[in-house]
Amino acid sequence: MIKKILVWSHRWLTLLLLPLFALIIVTGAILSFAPMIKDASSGPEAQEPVEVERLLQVLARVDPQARSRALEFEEPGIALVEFSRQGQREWHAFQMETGQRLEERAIGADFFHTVQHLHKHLLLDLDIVVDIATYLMVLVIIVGPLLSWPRLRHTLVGWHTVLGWVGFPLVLMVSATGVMMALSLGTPQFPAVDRDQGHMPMAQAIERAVQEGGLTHVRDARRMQTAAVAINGQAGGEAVAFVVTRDHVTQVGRYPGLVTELHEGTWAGGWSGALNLLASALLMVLMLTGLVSWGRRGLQSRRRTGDADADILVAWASQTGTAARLAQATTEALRDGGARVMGASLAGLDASELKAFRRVYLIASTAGDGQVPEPARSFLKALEGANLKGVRFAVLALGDSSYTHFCAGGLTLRDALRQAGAEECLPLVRVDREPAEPWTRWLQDVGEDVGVTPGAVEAPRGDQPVTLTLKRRQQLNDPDDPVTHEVWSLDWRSAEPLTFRPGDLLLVAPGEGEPGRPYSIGSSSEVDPRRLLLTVALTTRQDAKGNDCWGKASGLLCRGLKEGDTLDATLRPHPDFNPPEDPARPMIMIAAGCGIAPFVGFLEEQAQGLRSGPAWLIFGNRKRAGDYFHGEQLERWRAAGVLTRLDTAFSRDPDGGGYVQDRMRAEARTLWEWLHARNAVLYACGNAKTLGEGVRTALSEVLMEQGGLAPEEAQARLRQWETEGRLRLDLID
Ligand SMILES: Cc1cc2nc3c(=O)[nH]c(=O)nc-3n(C[C@H](O)[C@H](O)[C@H](O)COP(=O)(O)O)c2cc1C
Repeated sequence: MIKKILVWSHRWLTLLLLPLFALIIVTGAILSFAPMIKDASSGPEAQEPVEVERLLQVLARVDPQARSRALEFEEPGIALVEFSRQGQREWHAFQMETGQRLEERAIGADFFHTVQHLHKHLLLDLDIVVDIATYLMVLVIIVGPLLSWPRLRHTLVGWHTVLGWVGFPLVLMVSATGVMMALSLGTPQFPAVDRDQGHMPMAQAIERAVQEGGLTHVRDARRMQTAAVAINGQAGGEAVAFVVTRDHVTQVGRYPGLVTELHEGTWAGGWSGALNLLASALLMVLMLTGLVSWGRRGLQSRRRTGDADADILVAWASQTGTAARLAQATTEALRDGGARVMGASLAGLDASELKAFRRVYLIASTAGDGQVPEPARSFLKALEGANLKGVRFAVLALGDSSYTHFCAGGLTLRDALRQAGAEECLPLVRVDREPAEPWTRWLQDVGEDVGVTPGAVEAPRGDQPVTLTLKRRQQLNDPDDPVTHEVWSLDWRSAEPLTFRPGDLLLVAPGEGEPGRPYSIGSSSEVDPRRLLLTVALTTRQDAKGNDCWGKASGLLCRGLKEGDTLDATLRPHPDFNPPEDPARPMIMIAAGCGIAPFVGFLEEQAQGLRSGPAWLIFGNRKRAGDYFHGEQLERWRAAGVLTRLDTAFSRDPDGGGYVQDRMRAEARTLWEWLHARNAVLYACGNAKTLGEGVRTALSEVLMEQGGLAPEEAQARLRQWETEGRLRLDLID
């Protein structure tokens, strides 16, 4: 809670006061040049203060009209006097002995005077505004280091944090001294100056300090607020400072005092000015890096595919990508027709977001045994307490009538939306297997409902029938170890060249008219268009009599077929689970057990040089000796550098190191760096309940620990990453 308030104040105060902060910082930066220029253009400062008598003679000679505003001394015997002439200010240098003016030494001060006026009063006597802005700036600066530890990361936020920490003393010094000046803390105290008393001549002020304060020598003097003069000098051999008005001669500690000198960068001449310039530059960089990274994050969290001002939402709930592709095609077609459309997976949507749209069109498939696809399950849960009154929606439900619960996923979502108060604007359409035709008809109805004619967009590339011959089948687990699950590697050949990527699916129907079960493909047609590799676990269940029997499809693949047999199956693209589109983008693969299936193909592409980005695999199973699937190959790839990193966890080994999620926690820092700073894509493949939940929990812990996010922020970030495709989960029940 406290952290939230701190973060809030750090960001919002900066944003609200951005113009003021920028003005104060930029003018401050300009002003810090004044001591540097003066230092560069003047000679060495006089070591000894000048005797009063001598000074008064000089003043009588060079300033007969008593217009000087300030004076200082330089070696050898040079007096610098600031004059105000017709509103213009400038410094002149005089030879003290002769009173002769050194023409070449004039330094304009007027520009700095105007900038100072802007810095202190905004040119309008708005001192109070500047004062408040300065207090708040100090608050923002102090809060900064409380928000996160400095860690070297090559990101905008990383630099912001490190610079904030390193530069903290410096930026705090310039801003806190500004506050102290505004509050008159640590600055010389003297009676209020009556401005109406008019101009106080410099010579007269010095004479009064001589009479009433015993002033004998002067180091420098300057007019302040017209009616007063501040003098630094000596009395009775001691350093003294006086503020002189017509009524009072007040002795003060030192003028203008360390606080002001620190703020103005004059305590050590040009060097201190340079230090202040550095402080201003740091403040500016901190403000910019903070705002840009914040703005970027804000944009990303809203990013979906689509128009910024969309009033139509096309959402999808997809297990193997068909619904997602159809939804994208729908988005495109409606946009071609002139509608403003956003496309988004239910995985990345908050239920309440639906209210922002005039219409919501949902394409939903069915997974498992009549379930809603895994990525849409948290959305379905969130619908329970939601109030979606006023939302108008329609559903296209994908399914396969050979399953018991035909189109149950779409129906469940439809019912939950209605339950939450949303209203159906078109009747639900059920699709039995091949969706191209029913989708095209549905799209026309949707167009009519929206009031546009959809563009001619082709139905996305769909399933493709293939005939494969089993070339080789090899058991991957140790058959003598009952703790391990029976898993086989199946190496197929196709007579025809095929087009597919690793992560695409092969749907295998165990019998005539039976629905196909999806298996992840672990090879790439870009490496060999005729070879297809599967990693298949034999599933077992109990029949009505309580006897163990094999799953139909896996039984056929692992036991039924013999090498040399052929199989008719269906190839289904699954682009959400293909290797990153950008071959240089780093990828992290997390696999439990049979979940290694697609990644063998990812790494095959990597080994062939089709990818250049780093690759990191975290593999978990029960026993290294019994079920390290493709272990030898993986170790070879690691040795050859195909795998940048390989981490394993074997839960039943005495020193196995638990589960993949434990490896993720142990490597939290590296994971965060890959994901956050290096923009890696994280793929996880395995069982929805065990691996899915474990990976999500571990990732949100990494985000909280390494990214400093609150629990709900971490959840939101994971959803955002799923939407962006930075986090891709292929989970099966
Ligand atoms: C493992 C699996 C289970 C399925 N279960 C059902 C089901 O219970 N009822 C149904 O109507 N369709 C079922 N289907 C069919 C899918 O809903 C259908 O193939 C859909 O087009 C897939 O869309 P998606 O790729 O967007 O997930 C199942 C498909 C698979 C691969």
